[in-house]
Amino acid sequence: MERGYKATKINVDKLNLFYGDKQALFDVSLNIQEKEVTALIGPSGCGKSTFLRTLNRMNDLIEGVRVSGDITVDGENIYTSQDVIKLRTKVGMVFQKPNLFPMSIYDNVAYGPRMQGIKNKKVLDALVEESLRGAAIWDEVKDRLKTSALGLSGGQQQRVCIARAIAMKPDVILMDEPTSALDPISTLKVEELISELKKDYTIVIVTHNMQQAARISDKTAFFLNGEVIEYDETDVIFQTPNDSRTEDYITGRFG
Ligand SMILES: Nc1ncnc2c1ncn2[C@@H]1O[C@H](COP(=O)(O)OP(=O)(O)OP(=O)(O)O)[C@@H](O)[C@H]1O
Repeated sequence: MERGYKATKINVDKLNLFYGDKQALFDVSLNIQEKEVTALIGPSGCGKSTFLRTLNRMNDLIEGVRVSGDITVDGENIYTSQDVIKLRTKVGMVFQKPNLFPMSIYDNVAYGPRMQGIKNKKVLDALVEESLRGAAIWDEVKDRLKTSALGLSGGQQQRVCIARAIAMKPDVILMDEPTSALDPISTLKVEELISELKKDYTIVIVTHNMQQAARISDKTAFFLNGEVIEYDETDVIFQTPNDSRTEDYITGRFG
């Protein structure tokens, strides 16, 4: 794997997060490099999704959530800046289950750009095509763009979700177990797509699948009970981890 110099895209410094009285993240500090895939692994309930959601302030939508510490994206503190809409445009998200709207494939992908005020049909057509191509699904759907997106297979729907995220022209794409609801062939397609997307985007992915983390990520962070135990090059985490708890987890001794 290439080891060239990459700039920091997201810097997380001593992040703590509380759901009411319950602390879910403890002093998490991570430096996420641009145009890399960073995988978040760890047993159920260790805070991976919570951490992922702090990166575009999705936890703000949950009542009683309190955050301390700093997160910067491109050097800008995302919790002191007021513009959450702009943040969520820059830092897009793909969820565990495909969550397309009950409308056509075209309208799903055009939805965000239309909300941003883009009305010109030619511009939208081009953006929809470019986004679907970027998500490696264009050839499969180009003749049925006006049919319901919900008629697609789960794997196809997930790639349309990725196209919908790309259409907003984000810099960062957060993915929360994007293949856990997919069959092995669709999973492979999405994995290939992620490897392709990192040429243009910074990707942070939560996965329960160790092989997947090892296959597609450059860096891996191992979470346990809300703390980052170890964060390093993926090869190091999987081949020569420094902490015995990381080793126990990746060799399947718990979790
Ligand atoms: N909305 C919420 N309100 C209260 N507690 C929550 C909420 N969401 C998550 N938690 C708690 O925070 C902790 C971390 O949960 P989180 O979902 O981030 O873990 P995870 O590592 O992503 O788990 P999984 O792999 O099962 O998805 C857990 O103890 C969970 O119960």
